[in-house]
Amino acid sequence: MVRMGEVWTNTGSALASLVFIYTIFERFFPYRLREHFEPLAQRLIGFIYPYIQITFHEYSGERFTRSDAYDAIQSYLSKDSSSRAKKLTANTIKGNKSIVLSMDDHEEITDEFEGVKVWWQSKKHQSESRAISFYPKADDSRFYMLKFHRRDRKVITEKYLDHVMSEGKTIEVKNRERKLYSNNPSQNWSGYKQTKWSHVTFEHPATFDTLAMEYKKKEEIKNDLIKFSNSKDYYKKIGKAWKRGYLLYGPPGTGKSTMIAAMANFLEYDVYDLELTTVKDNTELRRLLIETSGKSIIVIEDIDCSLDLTGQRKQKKEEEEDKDETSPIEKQMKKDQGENKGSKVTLSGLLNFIDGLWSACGGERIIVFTTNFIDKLDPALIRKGRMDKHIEMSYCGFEAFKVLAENYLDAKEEDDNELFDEIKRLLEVEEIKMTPADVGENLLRKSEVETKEFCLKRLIEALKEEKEEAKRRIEDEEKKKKEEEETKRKKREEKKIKKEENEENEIALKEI
Ligand SMILES: Nc1ncnc2c1ncn2[C@@H]1O[C@H](COP(=O)(O)OP(=O)(O)OP(=O)(O)O)[C@@H](O)[C@H]1O
Ligand SMILES: [Mg+2]
Repeated sequence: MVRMGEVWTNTGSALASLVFIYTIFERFFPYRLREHFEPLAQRLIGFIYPYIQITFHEYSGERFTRSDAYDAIQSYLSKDSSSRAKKLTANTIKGNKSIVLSMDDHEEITDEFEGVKVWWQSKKHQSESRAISFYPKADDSRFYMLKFHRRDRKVITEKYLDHVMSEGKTIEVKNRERKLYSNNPSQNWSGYKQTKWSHVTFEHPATFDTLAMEYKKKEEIKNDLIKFSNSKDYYKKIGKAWKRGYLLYGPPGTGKSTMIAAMANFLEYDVYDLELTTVKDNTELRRLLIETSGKSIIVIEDIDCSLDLTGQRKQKKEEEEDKDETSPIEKQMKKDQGENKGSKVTLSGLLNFIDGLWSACGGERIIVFTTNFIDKLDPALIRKGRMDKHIEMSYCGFEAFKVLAENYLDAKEEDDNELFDEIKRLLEVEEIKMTPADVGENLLRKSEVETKEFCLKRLIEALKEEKEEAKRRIEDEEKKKKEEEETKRKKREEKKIKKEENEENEIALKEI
């Protein structure tokens, strides 16, 4: 058995020999000769050790900015490491909804890509500095090391790294806590920590499953969304910015806002709820757009109320009126008043927002407008290409009712046949119009005593009442119409009588 003392003696003498050889080499080989020798040495090393290593540090550039690449790799490896690495660490990443499990320091896992094997290692540098640091991260710098055979260099540098980044980012997006943003009034844009958008966590529970709508229409919208979100290369190929516009229109309570929430949950996108009336002008609108991130839905609700489409024309009229005024002070006062009136966003500003050059920055986006009155909107705003898909949100049909009945009461057609038949007759034969919001309100259990049958019967009563109400409304309208016609007719007659009287008077006067 070799004794410990002998091992140390042998190692010591080997090291001494190496130092001696290196000193001889440095002294007797001139610099120029060494220059030739070094590549040779590198090749020799490469022959013995054919692997290449790349390191990805946790903090890059400035000391305390976390590297995006490190985060993406961490997310990418988390899917494999949680099942394959023996030692794991649990990290909470800011903005993530769940804990990310990644391999612990000095663990190694392998990965395969297009038949190429790579090794990933998580490592840690421990700083030798003994100085007390306020920053816990300052002393330990972590990094990932990627090792691969040099023959695979091309695949790794040209394809694999891109694959890791994009997969990692997709996982990051999936894990992140989604946000609902709303724009701040511009007077709050400056100052400490003030931003253009404020946010809260987006937690709307609506999904396409809970949305009351015909199955076919729902599937069509879902397919459209999937196709859009997977079409990065296609949009690039056809030279179009990667965005899609939806116009949701229909009466109040038909589910326009609910549909937006369902879309956001389906695609796992953030939502930017843009309140146009607080945006001062077109420049501000553009600045808000630049601050939105990719994978988001930008929503402008009630577009017909948000924007005065005749604004530009009004402005011109005001300018013409200004010409007559003599005092420049008065002019300035009027101008100032005009500026404080509210939003000066114009139609062209909004069109620029939707498909100007700026709209292409920052990844995929969906823009959704909602309105109760589609006819009020300028055709330029809603033409195809700007608003690619127009979706009508309508009164509750039988199919939509079935979705609500199942969601609210667990009621199915086969179980409650008679009540369902009656509701079908009322909705389809009698064509009673009720919004899904009102149908839902009737189906909602307000106490324990309200059974399924009770709620369905309440809906039937409400539908019948709605029919009577609609009848009354029509009768009232007809009555009003008739009254208006009657007053018009009376006015015409009075005019005629007056005219005849005048003519008679004129004749009488002439005769005198
Ligand atoms: N199609 C629907 N499916 C499921 N629930 C719906 C539907 N439509 C309306 N609701 C219910 O009615 C409520 C109001 O709906 P929502 O706010 O989406 O209507 P809206 O069309 O946006 O109305 P408005 O034009 O007034 O903004 C929602 O909370 C939702 O529960
Ligand atoms: Mg709404």
